[in-house]
Amino acid sequence: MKIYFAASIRGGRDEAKVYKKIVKYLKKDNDVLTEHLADQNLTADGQTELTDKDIRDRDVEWMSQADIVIADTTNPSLGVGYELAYAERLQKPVIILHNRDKSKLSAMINGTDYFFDVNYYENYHDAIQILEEKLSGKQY
Ligand SMILES: O=c1[nH]c(=O)n([C@H]2C[C@H](O)[C@@H](COP(=O)(O)O)O2)cc1CO
Repeated sequence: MKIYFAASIRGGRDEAKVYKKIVKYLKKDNDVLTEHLADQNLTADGQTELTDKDIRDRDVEWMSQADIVIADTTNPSLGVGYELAYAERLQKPVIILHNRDKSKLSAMINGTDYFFDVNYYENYHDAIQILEEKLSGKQY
């Protein structure tokens, strides 16, 4: 299936290694549209080869194609917040992953009924195990 993975870029790249592990796992059986999030050379400047309008328009188009949105919300990010609201607007299934040792999830996400599938993890192994359980055998 097509997965839209959302995670911080300009919000900060501290969790980039975790994003890499998650994307590597998801790519085994799926098409990850936002693979660039796993790129360890991508800095908080973002994709400077593109205009911001191109990034936004491409990403909402990718989201419209996606079967599911998986977001790592550990590192707060305006873009991820926007994408989650956009996913709700498009009624896409959403799985949220969050490392609660590192930050507290925004009330605007945690307090939205649509985002019922919030999963807390402690390290990337847990995050992948959560995804394994969620994605195996379930049709999105
Ligand atoms: O260069 C980019 N490329 C890109 O695809 N995005 C999208 C995908 C990410 O899930 C999200 C990150 O938002 P932010 O940069 O505000 O942390 O926005 C965001 C940027 C930079 O804002």
